[in-house]
Amino acid sequence: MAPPLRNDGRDGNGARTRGPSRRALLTGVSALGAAGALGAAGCSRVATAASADGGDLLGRLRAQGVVRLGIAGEIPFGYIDRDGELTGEAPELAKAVFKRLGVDRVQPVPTEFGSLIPGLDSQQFDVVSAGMYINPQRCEQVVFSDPDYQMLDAFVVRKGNPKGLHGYQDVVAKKARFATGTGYAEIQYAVEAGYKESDILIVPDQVAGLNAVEAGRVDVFAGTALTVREVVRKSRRAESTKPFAPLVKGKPHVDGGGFAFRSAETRLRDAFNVELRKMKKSGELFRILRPFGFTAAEMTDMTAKELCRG
Ligand SMILES: CC1=N[C@H](C(=O)O)[C@@H](O)CN1
Repeated sequence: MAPPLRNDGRDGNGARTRGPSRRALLTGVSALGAAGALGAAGCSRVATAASADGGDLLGRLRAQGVVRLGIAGEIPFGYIDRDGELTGEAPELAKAVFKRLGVDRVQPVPTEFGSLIPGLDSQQFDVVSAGMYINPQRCEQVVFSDPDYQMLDAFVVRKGNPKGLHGYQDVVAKKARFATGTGYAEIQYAVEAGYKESDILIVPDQVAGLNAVEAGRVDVFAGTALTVREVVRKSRRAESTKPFAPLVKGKPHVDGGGFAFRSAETRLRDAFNVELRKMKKSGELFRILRPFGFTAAEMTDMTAKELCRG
């Protein structure tokens, strides 16, 4: 099993862990292959302790000196780069927040996006650190930090956007073949626009989505605007549409993404929020997110409470 990562930008063997390496941002390695190795055997020891902490997860994490982060191999949100380093906007922010909370090391647990909440529930990791959008359905299952960013959606389409797809309504009107990722909020946006859920091609991640578009198996793959921009970067056959706001209850909706904790862990979530707010105010949060492609316009004052209401 890989050594736990430290907060000082080095892993247990001293390899660099901080910040996106340029190579990682350009290439991006799907972390899914590592899921079994990191998710099962090595983590069960920690998971056993989880049931015996008397509700003081932060105390246990401080004593252990390590927090396990669920990630979904999605650039720029949370991923393992080509050098085997954990990075992404959410893990880098989590490293900084947990350091302030007295937990010095983070350990990645890669899985598919659709397995993040089940993995959190079943103690595979302590926090979902994958830039997950905060919405009413998810708020019934987990508790969220306040969002650290806001975001629009975009589509991966073939070069030249031959079907003229600029939003979910176009996908329905033009009878386009639609794909998105497992567990993605974009499934609901397509369904709300009138797309039949059973007709959606669900793929493991954005790289599989790009492949499906390039191979002509679908006309469009939907994801966050930043995910789409990153994944098409090196493609000669596909491009990103302009970012757009999906319609929720008939109105343009801006998403906010944050960190998810098990429902009982409100104390940890609250402590996390206190540090997050200080970092927003000081500008440190934006300094951490900017290298991953986030702009000042994507910083947000929205709260999890508002987003959970829908
Ligand atoms: C960062 C991210 N957010 C969306 C979601 O939360 O469903 C999906 O697009 C998957 N990736």
